Amino acid sequence: MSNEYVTINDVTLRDGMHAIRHQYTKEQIAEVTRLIDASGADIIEATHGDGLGGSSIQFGFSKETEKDIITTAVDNAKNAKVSVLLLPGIGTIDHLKRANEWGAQVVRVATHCTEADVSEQHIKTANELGMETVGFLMMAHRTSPENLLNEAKKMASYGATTIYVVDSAGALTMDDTRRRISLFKENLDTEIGFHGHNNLSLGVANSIAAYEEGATRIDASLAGMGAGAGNTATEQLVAVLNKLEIANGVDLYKSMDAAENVIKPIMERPVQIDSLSLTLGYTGVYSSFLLFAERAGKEYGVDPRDILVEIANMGAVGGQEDWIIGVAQDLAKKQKVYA
Ligand SMILES: C[C@H](O)CC(=O)C(=O)O
Ligand SMILES: [Mn+2]
Repeated sequence: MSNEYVTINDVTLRDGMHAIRHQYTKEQIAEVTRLIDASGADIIEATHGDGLGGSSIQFGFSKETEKDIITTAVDNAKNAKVSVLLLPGIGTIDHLKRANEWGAQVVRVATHCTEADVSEQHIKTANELGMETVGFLMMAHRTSPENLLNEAKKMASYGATTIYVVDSAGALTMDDTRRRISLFKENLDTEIGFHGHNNLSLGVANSIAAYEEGATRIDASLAGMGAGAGNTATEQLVAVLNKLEIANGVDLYKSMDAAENVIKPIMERPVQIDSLSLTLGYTGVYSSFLLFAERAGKEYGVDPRDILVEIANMGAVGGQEDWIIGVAQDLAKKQKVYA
């Protein structure tokens, strides 16, 4: 195994938004940015959980404005670059231009794993703006490694300089991860990244497997603060990287302290593997559906795991959060009929 430096892209302030219904305050964003920056992470992502333009009735309104979220992160990051997430269709070129004006240096253009075509305009514009441009192929378990590579090649041809395998549902096994990353490594000239969710308890293991196959950018968040059972926890990842003597810039104690003393107290619902988040990974459902399914289960008196199973059968992808209520209503009706 080579000992290439691994770039840590911290997503506490973006994926972590899902875990608290996008309610970070400006003060929290400032403090968390300072802590992540001081711990040595290379890139700090800050936006609504669903990226630029995500604050809406469909995904939930964020507490702070997009401008405040981004500028607060930019103002408090002394060393790290600030990245934003953009899902074409939710975020627009105008959102991207504004984020750039507010100081974001990196954009991660995210599409469903079979929909890279929709990223062309956004990736090209980001490059014209002089931003570092990353392609982010979500729900990577939902297509074959070969198809995923074809989609990655499209993003590379548009100008993305890093392409991510994104395990949005925390559903990839280590072999699944290895097959996807190794194909990328053999066939792409770009840098390769991996974004994991811990629903099957494989966040760190998959991240290390990804590194071993050639990924040099890994996403992580303090205390795993993120959708579902959370992301790969920074402090856990760094402990393993250090034991494996893999070069990285993050201070272990600083990340541990920030996770314990600052992030865990912010959590409304513990970010952990429980029956519901485990079901996400087991059935392959988008991690950010967790709170929606939990709420709908309570409201309609049905088991939220049954909602997720049905959502998985229907093949829902990110952006189809509104299906959850319909599924809960149907399950509730069936329960009455058969009672
Ligand atoms: C919009 C999603 O939360 C992006 C992401 O982090 C994922 O797919 O995972
Ligand atoms: Mn995620």
